[in-house]
Amino acid sequence: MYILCYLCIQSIRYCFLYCSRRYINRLKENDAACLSALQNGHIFLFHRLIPLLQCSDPETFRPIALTYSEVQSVLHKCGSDGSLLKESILIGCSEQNHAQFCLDVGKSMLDSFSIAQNCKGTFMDLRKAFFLLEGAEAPLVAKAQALLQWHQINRFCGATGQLTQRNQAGSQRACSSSSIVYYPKMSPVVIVLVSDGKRCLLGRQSSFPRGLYSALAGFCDMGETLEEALRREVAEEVGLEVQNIIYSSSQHWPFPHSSFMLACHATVSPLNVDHLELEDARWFTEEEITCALQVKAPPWRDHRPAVWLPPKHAVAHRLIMEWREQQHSQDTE
Ligand SMILES: NC(=O)C1=CN([C@@H]2O[C@H](COP(=O)(O)OP(=O)(O)OC[C@H]3O[C@@H](n4cnc5c(N)ncnc54)[C@H](OP(=O)(O)O)[C@@H]3O)[C@@H](O)[C@H]2O)C=CC1
Ligand SMILES: [Mg+2]
Repeated sequence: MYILCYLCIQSIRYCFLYCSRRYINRLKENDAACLSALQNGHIFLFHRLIPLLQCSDPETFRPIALTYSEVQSVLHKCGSDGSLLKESILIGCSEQNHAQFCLDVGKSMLDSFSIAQNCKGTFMDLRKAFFLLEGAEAPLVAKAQALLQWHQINRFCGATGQLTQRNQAGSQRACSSSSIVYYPKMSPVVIVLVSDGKRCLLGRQSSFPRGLYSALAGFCDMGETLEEALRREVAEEVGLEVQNIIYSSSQHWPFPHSSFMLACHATVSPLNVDHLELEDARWFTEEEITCALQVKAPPWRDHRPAVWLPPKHAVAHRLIMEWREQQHSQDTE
């Protein structure tokens, strides 16, 4: 009975995902369908790339999903004619089958305070918000911000210098003179949690908030494979040669520009930290990791603990959790 229910739920989920992906694809290809979906969809507002959020309790924030007419009314109240709404960008589809869009109202010189007040929300920097957003909402807000940023910095064709035109969904920009079509880009980054069997290796850059340690990461060079980039980055940053590379998962990471994080585990031999690349890198025991994971420490608080780790939405966090589980299963074998 339990298995039957589970299979039923899984097939409904699959059906939903399949339909929503097809729907999104259709909206990307059909400007008129996308415009009509916008009028019936949900819109998330940003002001100069800062998302509008609502506080549900002191520790949790959620993005505010507004309808087309709600945004129109807010824009009118703040002195705009609402034509800006057409600049909304498609970001996804909700479980209720509403198309989801994002819109940056910063361009219109509208006052962010009065918009936030009218929407009963607050504009909060994504680096702070990332720690406070729940579940699937963090990646959605990150994707929205990344797409808005991509449009802002890709207004001109690299070949002709002319203005590029976006499609209604905002999934591409094209130059009418050169016929070049530009698509949103992510830079591939390899991120690895290195282990010596008993301890895992975490490092910090001097630009990190005090006490934050994370898995080693680096941009892939042109022509490199994932494995080559991983071996090079670890050798450059801590002077180690890695073996047993095991792929874990991937994620889109919006900071500072869009990266495509490819996360792996690997094992090694002795450390030799390059202090130009990293401020520090050290081995952490399972007990130290367990202790650091208990710290609920957003980086803007004054009394920061000695060591804390990336938030649960970061793939580095996932690598650390996987490593800890692996240690547990080795201990119980
Ligand atoms: N999601 C997660 O869990 C984590 C994500 N990250 C992310 O991983 C990314 C890479 O980590 P980081 O250690 O900084 O990388 P690197 O170790 O590669 O160092 C960054 C330097 O690489 C050079 N570089 C080469 N290619 C690029 C490119 N396409 N874009 C920008 N810089 C490039 C730049 O140097 P120069 O300016 O000298 O050319 C830059 O200063 C960062 O965006 C970081 O936010 C990091 C840790 C955890
Ligand atoms: Mg690095």
